[in-house]
Parts: sequence; C-alpha cells; structure tokens
Amino acid sequence: MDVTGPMLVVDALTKTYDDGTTAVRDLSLSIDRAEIAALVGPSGCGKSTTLRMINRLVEPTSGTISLAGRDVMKVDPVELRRGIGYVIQQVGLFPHQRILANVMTVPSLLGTPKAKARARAEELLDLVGLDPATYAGRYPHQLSGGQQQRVGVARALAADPPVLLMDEPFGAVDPLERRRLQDEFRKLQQRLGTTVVLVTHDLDEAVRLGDKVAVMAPGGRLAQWGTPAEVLAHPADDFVASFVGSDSGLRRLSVTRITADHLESLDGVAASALAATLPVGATLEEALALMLRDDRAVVGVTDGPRFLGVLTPAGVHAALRASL
Ligand SMILES: Nc1ncnc2c1ncn2[C@@H]1O[C@H](COP(=O)(O)OP(=O)(O)OP(=O)(O)O)[C@@H](O)[C@H]1O
Repeated sequence: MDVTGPMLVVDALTKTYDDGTTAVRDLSLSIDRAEIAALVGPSGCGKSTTLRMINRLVEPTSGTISLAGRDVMKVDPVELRRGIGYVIQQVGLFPHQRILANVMTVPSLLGTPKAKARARAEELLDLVGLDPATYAGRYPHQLSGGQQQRVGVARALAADPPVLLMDEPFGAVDPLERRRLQDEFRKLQQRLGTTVVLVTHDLDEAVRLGDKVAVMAPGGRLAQWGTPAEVLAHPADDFVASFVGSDSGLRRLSVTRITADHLESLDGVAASALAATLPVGATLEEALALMLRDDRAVVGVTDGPRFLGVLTPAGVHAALRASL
C-alpha cells in the first residue's frame, strides 16, 4: 500500500446509467489521509452514485478511482470492500442477532479476541449514545430507526477501516442528538485517522464535519471543491451561492476555530469584562455564544491547564479574515 500520497484520488469520473441518465460528470477529487470529504448537494446530483463507484457497487462509465495508490477496478471487489466501511441510511443490521453481536460482526470475523471485541463494541455503543446496559442485548426491531442508524455507525467503526464511506449516516436522528453524534464522530475519526467520504444534503453537516467540501450540482457536475471556509466565503458560481444562502456568514463562525494567533494578553482586561473560558480549537460561534450568554465582551482561552489569552470581538474578525 502506498502510504505517502493521497488516500483516494478520483479522476475524470463519469457515470451514465443504461437509461441515459448521467449521474456523475467528469468528477475529479483528491482526498488526503485522515481527511473527511463531504459531498453535498440537492437530491439527484450524483452523490450516492459517486460513493457506490468507490466501493464498486456501481461501475464507472469512464474515469479512474485509486485508493492508496491502487486502481480500484483492478482490485477484487470483495477484497476491496473489506478495507472500506460503508454506512447507509437503511443500515441492514442482522435481524436475528442482538445489537452487541451486530457491532462485533467484523472484529469477530477477523478473529479479534472476544473480550476485546466486546469491550470495544460496548465503548462504541456508548459513544453513539446507546447505553450498552440497555441496548446491547436487544434485537434490531426493538430499536427506533435513528437508534438503528447509530448502531450502523458503531458497527462500521468497530471494523476500524482505513476508509469509511457514509451515506446520510445521521439522517434519521433528531437535530440536537445529531449535533452531538457529529461531534463525537469527528473526535473518534481524528483519533483513528480514518479517511471518510460523507454524503449529505445538509450543508451544516457538510461544513461542520468536512475538512473539504464538494458541492455537487444537478447533472452530476462538481460545482466547487474547497475547505468549508472557502465554499462559504467565496462560492464558485451562482449555484453554490444560492446553495450556501445568505446566512453563510453565520456558518463561517461555526467552522472557524480559535487559534493562539488571535488572542490578546489578559493584562488590562477588567475581570468584570471576562466571560467564561473555552479551550483553544473551539469555534468562533462557541465564543460568540459565550459572550452573549454572559453579556461580556471577552472570552478566556485555555490549552489544558494553561491560560493562553483572551479573544475579543476584534480577534473574532481577525480570525474570520485569516481563515481564508
Ligand atoms: N440505477 C439507476 N438507473 C438509472 N438512473 C439512476 C440509477 N441510480 C441513480 N440514478 C439517477 O442518477 C441520478 C443521481 O442519483 P444519486 O442517487 O447518485 O443522487 P444523490 O445526489 O445521491 O441523490 P439523493 O440525495 O436523493 O440520494 C438521479 O437522477 C437518479 O435518478
């Protein structure tokens, strides 16, 4: 396996189905290791088809896909899919197996010691918000649709695949819970170094989770490929501009993280002006939320036990500008 280049390279990929529908047109993307690429766009613009070409459930009409330097068309599909996790909305849990056994499927197949596989499955269930004490022993039909989806995410992560394809994985989960799951998922993905291609029609999800965002337009055209900040601040064309909408400024706050560069020293700041503190790496949106909540103009920023400095409204502006 080539361990130096990008993890996934899609080059001039086109899919025209037998009935003449071109679902994906001349798509090129390069996705680095441990990166999340979010494919976002309205219904029918070729997002799922792209995902299904990566794991060879759909054969491309033309173009190439290489995974860790290997042309996927030259890899046996069964072997290929063993290294690629796939989470879809209709999760396809085994109906006659309990939840714990469902999550342990792949580790068990791979011969992971039972106690270890079990401990990990329980940890993952907990992580996706399903208390193992309550849910591990249930069968899939005893869970709601959203809960089943979460089991699907836990099962995919249990296999620890280098590449994970996710098609609307949090679709059936209510908005608050969805946000929490997204945050937990992001943390775990960073810890594991998994490369992820995520399909969603939800722009907020795409910019929150994606290191890079591909905005797909009708006809399977790639309208823009860039960081969330680039897509929100500099839409490539009218389609992207209308897709990101007029509230893209607020979204930029939610994707821009606080760094040490935009902090000032605490000297001269009256204690009464200081709102609560946030860890470095939190978003500008979180900082503004604290300023509003505490009715204070300045937020303290910490790095573990260390106090790094304070973020002021001017710092928020500077960080937003620097994010481009
Ligand atoms: N097997 C098929 N045969 C013919 N056309 C298909 C087939 N599968 C998908 N399509 C068409 O290809 C286009 C892209 O479909 P695809 O499912 O990739 O879009 P999508 O962006 O994932 O949409 P959604 O967000 O609704 O899931 C659509 O016009 C769809 O009708």
